[in-house]
Amino acid sequence: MQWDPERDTIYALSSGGLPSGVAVVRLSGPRVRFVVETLCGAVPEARRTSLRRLRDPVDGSVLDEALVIVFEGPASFTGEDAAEFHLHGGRAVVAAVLRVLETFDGVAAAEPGAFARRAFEAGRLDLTEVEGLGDLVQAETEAQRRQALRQMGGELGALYDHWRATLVRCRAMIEAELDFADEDDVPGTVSDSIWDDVIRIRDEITNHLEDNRRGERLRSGLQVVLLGPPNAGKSSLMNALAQRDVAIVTEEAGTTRDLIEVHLDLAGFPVTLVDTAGLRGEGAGRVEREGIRRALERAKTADLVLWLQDAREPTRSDVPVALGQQGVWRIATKWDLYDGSARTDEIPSSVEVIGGLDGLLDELGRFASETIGHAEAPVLTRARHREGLRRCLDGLGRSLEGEARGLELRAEDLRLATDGLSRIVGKTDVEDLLDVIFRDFCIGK
Ligand SMILES: Nc1nc2c(ncn2[C@@H]2O[C@H](COP(=O)(O)OP(=O)(O)OP(=O)(O)O)[C@@H](O)[C@H]2O)c(=O)[nH]1
Repeated sequence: MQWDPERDTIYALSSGGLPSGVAVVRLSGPRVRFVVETLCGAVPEARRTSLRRLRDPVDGSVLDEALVIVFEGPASFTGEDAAEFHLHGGRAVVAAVLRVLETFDGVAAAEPGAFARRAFEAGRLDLTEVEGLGDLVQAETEAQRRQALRQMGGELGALYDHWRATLVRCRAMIEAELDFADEDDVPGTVSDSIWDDVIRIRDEITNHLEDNRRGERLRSGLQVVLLGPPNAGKSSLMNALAQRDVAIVTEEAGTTRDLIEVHLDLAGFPVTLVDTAGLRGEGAGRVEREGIRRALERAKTADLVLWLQDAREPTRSDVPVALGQQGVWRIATKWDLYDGSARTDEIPSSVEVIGGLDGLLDELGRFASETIGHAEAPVLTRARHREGLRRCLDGLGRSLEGEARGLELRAEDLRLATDGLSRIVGKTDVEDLLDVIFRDFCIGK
């Protein structure tokens, strides 16, 4: 995006809820210097923190005494001129400053994500880095924070860029061979050398996709669903794990009707625990039946099902076959009431056996760590990435399908493959292709 003097200068309260010790109001756009000069009397030296009185331009009254930092574009987050006012975090202070900012021509309140969007448009961040930044702000656990920071730091984007650049170069070789095969400086079989690279990238992307959805799981949290017959003690276990009364517990079968969620941080990994309506075929009213449908639906997409059953039940209850491929842990409840009486089959593993509640929490933490793990290589974190990579693989697969299809078609396949990667990082590759052609083949000499 070129420098556009007509573009709105945007502002927003960038720090959290008020009141707070300090509140940061951020500005970006062509009128930043004018706004700062108007409020502070002069524009402080760039990138230095300066204590200034901010004054209402109408009557000269002091709005606040604030730390002011000015960043000159393009060396700023957004690539434009930008500034931050570190105000005292009172509601009236912030309201007064925002009210004054609103009165400037060409200055408007920022839409959500507008600063990051400008950073992307200015080429300061690619799309994966923008997403990483969004994830970092949302991160609730250590593992999420680490993953987001890596993505924001550009690891994932760099990996895709590397594949992309190689494919662009491969395509440039084909294009050159097609267009300039009779010229001396382009050997006639130059494109033959590219297919090893294409095969290597295809294999690397295939490996990258076989990641057990680790990054996506870490972003959204592992889904653990509590399932079992009515009265098995699901809500009690949920409350115990969450260490607060999230779900209503009564002696009455069929108490829980809807899905109830809590978010836990287990060993740094995010886990969403879902309490559900007890499963029973008979005696359930309409509301309860709907609750059971939702319970099964949710369990199907869970990463883990905790199947609860009263330890005193004489037989193991059947886990519904409708569940997917995910793990199911059987947990016997009300162990304290079990008198050791004869059973028709083995006693299901119980919370007591695995060391009570703490043991269960440890096991869940271990499960989360094994499922999500600590990745060495950068991992994809969104279905969007997966889709772009699949699109790329499709193109690579076709391009490798044999020479019979002709170089033109194979080049087009490579273009579609590169396009899949370009979409992920938010870049188009026409310019890149021209760059490579012009640089490597000296066309027009
Ligand atoms: N003694 C004992 N009672 C328990 C235990 N766990 C749950 N209960 C009791 O069993 C009854 C049912 O517990 P809930 O947690 O509501 O069971 P639920 O599986 O959520 O039940 P629904 O909502 O009907 O599906 C309540 O009276 C609990 O106090 C336990 O470990 N020991």
